[in-house]
Amino acid sequence: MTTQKIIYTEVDEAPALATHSLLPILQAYTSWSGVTIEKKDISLAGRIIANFPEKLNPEQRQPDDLGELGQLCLQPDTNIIKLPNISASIPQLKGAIRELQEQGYDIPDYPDEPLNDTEKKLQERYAKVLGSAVNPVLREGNSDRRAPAAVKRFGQKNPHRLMKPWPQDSKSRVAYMNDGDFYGSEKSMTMDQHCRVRIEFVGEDGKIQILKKEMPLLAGEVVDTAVMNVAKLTSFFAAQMAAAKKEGLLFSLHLKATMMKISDPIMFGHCVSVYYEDVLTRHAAVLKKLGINVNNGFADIEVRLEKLPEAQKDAIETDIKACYGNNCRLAMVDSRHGITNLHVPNNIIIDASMPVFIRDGGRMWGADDELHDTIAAIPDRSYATIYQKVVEDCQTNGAFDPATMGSVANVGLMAQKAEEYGSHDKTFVAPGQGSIRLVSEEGVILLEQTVEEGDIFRSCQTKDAPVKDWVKLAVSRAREAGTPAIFWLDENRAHDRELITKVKRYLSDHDTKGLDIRIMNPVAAMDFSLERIRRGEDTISVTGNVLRDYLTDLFPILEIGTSAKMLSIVPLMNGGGLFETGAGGSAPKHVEQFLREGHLRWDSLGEFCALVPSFEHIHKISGNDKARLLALTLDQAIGKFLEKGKSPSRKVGELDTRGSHYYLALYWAESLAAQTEDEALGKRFAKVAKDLLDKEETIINELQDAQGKTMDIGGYFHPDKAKTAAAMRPSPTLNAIIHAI
Ligand SMILES: NC(=O)C1=CN([C@@H]2O[C@H](COP(=O)(O)OP(=O)(O)OC[C@H]3O[C@@H](n4cnc5c(N)ncnc54)[C@H](OP(=O)(O)O)[C@@H]3O)[C@@H](O)[C@H]2O)C=CC1
Ligand SMILES: O=C(O)CCC(=O)C(=O)O
Ligand SMILES: [Mg+2]
Repeated sequence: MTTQKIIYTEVDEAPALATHSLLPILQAYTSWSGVTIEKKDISLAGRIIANFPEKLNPEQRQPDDLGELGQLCLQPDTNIIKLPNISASIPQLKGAIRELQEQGYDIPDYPDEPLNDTEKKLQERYAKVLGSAVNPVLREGNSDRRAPAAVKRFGQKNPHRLMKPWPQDSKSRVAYMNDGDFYGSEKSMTMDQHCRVRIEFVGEDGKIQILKKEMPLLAGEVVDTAVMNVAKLTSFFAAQMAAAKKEGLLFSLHLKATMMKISDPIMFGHCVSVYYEDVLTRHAAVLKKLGINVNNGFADIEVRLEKLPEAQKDAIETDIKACYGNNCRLAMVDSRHGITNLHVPNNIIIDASMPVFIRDGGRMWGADDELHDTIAAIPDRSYATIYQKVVEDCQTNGAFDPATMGSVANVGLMAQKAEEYGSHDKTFVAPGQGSIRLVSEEGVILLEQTVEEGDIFRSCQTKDAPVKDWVKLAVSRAREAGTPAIFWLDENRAHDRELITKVKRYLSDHDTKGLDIRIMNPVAAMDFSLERIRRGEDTISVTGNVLRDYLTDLFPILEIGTSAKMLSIVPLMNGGGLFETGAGGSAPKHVEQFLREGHLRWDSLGEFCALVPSFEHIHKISGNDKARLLALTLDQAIGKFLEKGKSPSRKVGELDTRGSHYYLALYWAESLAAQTEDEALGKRFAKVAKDLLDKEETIINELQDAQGKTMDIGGYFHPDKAKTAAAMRPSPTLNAIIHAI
């Protein structure tokens, strides 16, 4: 029998823990089918180890699985189940390095401010694992994200209870800049032929500094430049903090420091500098000596203060306290531990944080552990305005009702590092006053931006083939779903104007008869979608890469309480399939709870749902009928799983991730037993189903007994495999049944 391979990614935090329990079940259940499931390590720790082998013992080394997967994504028969992984901020990266060093891995320290060429090289090598370094490599296709029909039906029948009412007199709002932002400065053009350009800075003295030597552009490619004016950015922060103080609102900041790993930590740092300005100026000399980097958040200041003599530290801490007294109140990420919104850049990831702000009635947590109205600052207007539209809608019409609200699915332009999310290697801080420009090999200036020292310049690329594919995907989704599909494109944005031209052209290549496909600016598109949502109607949003990210957390979190249950398919442009699990992240809070009390609340529904199209894809490519049977029976099992309410609970002592995997195994075995296409298989799984059902009480008791105590898995970023496996598979009875398959 020829076999087909599914690659299952080994990741970090909660989904990595869940994998220890789920994967053995998956491997056992597919063992008869010719489908093999193989692990590849794309965890943060794994990527660090793979990239710094030189001083490691041979047994510590590991291959560059991510590099291999990047190549595989270009092959037609590739099939990957991609779980969410850490996109590391610098504090997370340093945490992982420290942990590996403590475990005896000779890995170099991350050089904060490289002092020589060797350190510069090191920083460049670490850039490969910093921020969103996995997804852009694998995403060789556009994205199709939606709530599976069964999940949405279940969500309406059993509405989540996380939605909170909006106060009558809600004063919350989204604040954004009126000028000087990326939106205001954007310039864009479409290349009529292939060419190579460089990015250079020209100072007022006419001196040229090359920022990027070479950037190839293809014919039909859209290229943009934009600048964030830092003086205007800091005035914006100061004005919003003053407004928050005056109106008694909390202040919060929402950025995407992971995907936008160069620009957003800098903007975050400016916000920290404005808020703590008094302390930072008064103690500038001492803090500089300590090597503080505001881009890493207030936590960096706090940790480094520990190095000071007691008296000096006390003086600074007194001034920090005064800062909190004199300034506006900050929204908290963890009020119990005094962790504010400005603590570390990875705590305020906009796609996850804004939906929760809206779900909580337009409020965030204050230091008093109560919810308060808040100014949510999202500096750049490009996408901030859509959130303000939702805020206004809720202030007028009240909170959404998950029992009746419609759904917004998404078709996202993502392939080949499209748009802002591929811009980090073309993002620069202006070295002085002057201009930054894109110049062709022939010396023609294609795009030019005026800059002041410290401004953030960025250039984005959007290739033509992905746009064509995106339009095609939108048309086919609109046809399958039978709902309106809206392209969210803003005629007032230079980049979007180029895309509008392309979209109109490529739409005409398709049969769109009977389809309702429109182009609207993002605010109008949001308005249109919200109106439909409130009437219980569904809409497809067809968006660029950033809105793909924002909307696929926003709507699911409002509709079903979480984005973990989303179907997230990436049809790879060369024919393979990348099946992402859910639309959210790796849930660090879940690990914290697991370590504290042995209860893991990670819901693997995203993984279950992703496996169905993954098996279908195998069937489509190879004709393996058993893969089709796996898809069919798993789909039935998921239906029953939802119906019976076997998702993990949030509370210790109740069903957790491990118990939820037991029930999936039971229902899947029942479906495999009930099918009539393959008699031998039916018999085999009838026994499995019987064993699992007969032992239900014993298994649940064994799993329950493992809860209620602290857990030691030998690490956070790089836990001990044997310890974690033991912790995640504590039922000998269940293990024996799975083992016997
Ligand atoms: N695709 C990817 O690879 C992505 C990776 N990330 C990475 O994930 C990390 C955390 O990001 P963050 O923005 O905090 O967002 P997360 O999505 O990890 O967490 C936000 C909250 O969503 C809920 N949640 C998410 N997934 C699940 C699930 N499967 N089951 C149950 N609840 C779930 C949890 O709510 P509650 O606590 O209330 O239970 C969780 O605390 C970061 O390091 C980030 O880089 C982020 C987004 C996507
Ligand atoms: O890659 C990342 O850092 C995050 C990805 C993400 O949030 C998404 O695709 O929704
Ligand atoms: Mg996201």
